[in-house]
Amino acid sequence: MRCLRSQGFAESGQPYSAGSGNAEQVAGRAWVGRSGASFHPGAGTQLFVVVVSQLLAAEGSRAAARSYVGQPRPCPSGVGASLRRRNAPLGTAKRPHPADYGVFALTGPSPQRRAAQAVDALRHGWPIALDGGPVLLPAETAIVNGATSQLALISSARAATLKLANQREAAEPHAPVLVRAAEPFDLAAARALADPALDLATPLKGPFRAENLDWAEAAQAALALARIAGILPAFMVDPDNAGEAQPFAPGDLSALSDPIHLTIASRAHLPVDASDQAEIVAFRSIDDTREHVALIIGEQRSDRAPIVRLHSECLTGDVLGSLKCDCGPQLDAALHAIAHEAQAGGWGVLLYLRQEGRGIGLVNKLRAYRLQDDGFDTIDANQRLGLPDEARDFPTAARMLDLLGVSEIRLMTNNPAKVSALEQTGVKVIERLAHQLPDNPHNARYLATKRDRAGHLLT
Ligand SMILES: Nc1nc2c(ncn2[C@@H]2O[C@H](COP(=O)(O)OP(=O)(O)OP(=O)(O)O)[C@@H](O)[C@H]2O)c(=O)[nH]1
Ligand SMILES: [Zn+2]
Repeated sequence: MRCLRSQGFAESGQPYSAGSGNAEQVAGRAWVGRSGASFHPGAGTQLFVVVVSQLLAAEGSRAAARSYVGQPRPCPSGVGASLRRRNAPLGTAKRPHPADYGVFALTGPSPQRRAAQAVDALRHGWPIALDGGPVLLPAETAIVNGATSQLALISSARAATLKLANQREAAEPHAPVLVRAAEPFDLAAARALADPALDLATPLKGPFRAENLDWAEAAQAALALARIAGILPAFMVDPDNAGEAQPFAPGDLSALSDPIHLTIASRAHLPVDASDQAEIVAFRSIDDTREHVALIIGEQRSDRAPIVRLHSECLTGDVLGSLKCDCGPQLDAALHAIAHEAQAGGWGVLLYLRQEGRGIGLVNKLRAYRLQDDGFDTIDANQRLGLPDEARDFPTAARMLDLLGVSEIRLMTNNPAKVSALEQTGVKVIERLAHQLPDNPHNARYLATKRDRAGHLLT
């Protein structure tokens, strides 16, 4: 006779916590379940206990929300006879089951949830199922073996590189393009199509044909979702053997860009090199894993507008001292300028926004750097990847200022687009303060491109 503790007889308390009467999440001779009565299937029967993740989450379980598999253990003789009568035999267990086997949502997921799960799916290499469109498998991250598809979805800019743009009328640089190849795409072919870094290694692609796309809005949303996930914007379309797809509707995207759920999560005194009178404030949103911070220097007062600097994350410049951009010196100079203002009786705020690479993410920024090594400028490199050259969301910055009680600012920037983006969200920019620093041989072209092609006010 074998026995298992039954999930069905769960009582109150933390599932999977240590201690007698609670379950163990181990293989071997372990048993699985929570404190409660036992039941007794037939001798030698293997049982697999599936835990409903949502139930665990709702109960605040400390365990990871996933399925657990139970192994039988010897049962003391004589116990469980009455329970045996109450419990039908569970039969022979089958495996493997997917991690979410046995989990059923009682109501449909919210747009926020679908959007977050879709981003997560793309990062994991899982497909998404577009509402009003096909299943899309992300070319960069997919891990399934043997997926093939007749069609691939790429950006218009990437299509232009592949000499496909003249086959379609739309000149919109970020409009998606549906591509058919002579042979079906496998993953390697889809990746070669997606990644400009592979253009030299696999120069002979195609022949391809651009096809009519009658689910353009959904396709556009999928490319934007890939950008948010920080992966290459390219998909295999309706592939065979793609695996279980995550539902996603184009309208869910707005849930990712609306900063309404951003709140102040924590604040503390943080002496920094520029000033020992600084306070750091951390912001977090349930809709987004990125945690932004503000550094307030000086005494906040309502009769004097603060100097504000919006600094977008640049790991290479801020942390490693990269000479390719002006971010590191700008960050340092902004903190010192705000500290100087505080010494003169004013105050200021530096917003550190986790929007690396102007919103395309670190890996895609480094892909752009690689293209810059080949001679492309900062704007063309982004576009060649099929990504916008500006993808930051300034409403997040406006919401941070609002949460700090700041409505009028003196903004340190050379970028007029930052001024207008903030003003569109209701922040009054009463003054723009130039924030230009000396160039160096490595960033001179970058700064000239910002001036000549992006309209930055640089001399
Ligand atoms: N995609 C991409 N991002 C870059 C490149 N160089 C720097 N960045 C990113 O650009 C952002 C820096 O922008 P900021 O200095 O905050 O703003 P700005 O638009 O240049 O305007 P200013 O306020 O005048 O400095 C950071 O997120 C960097 O990671 C590049 O070549 N490609
Ligand atoms: Zn930088």
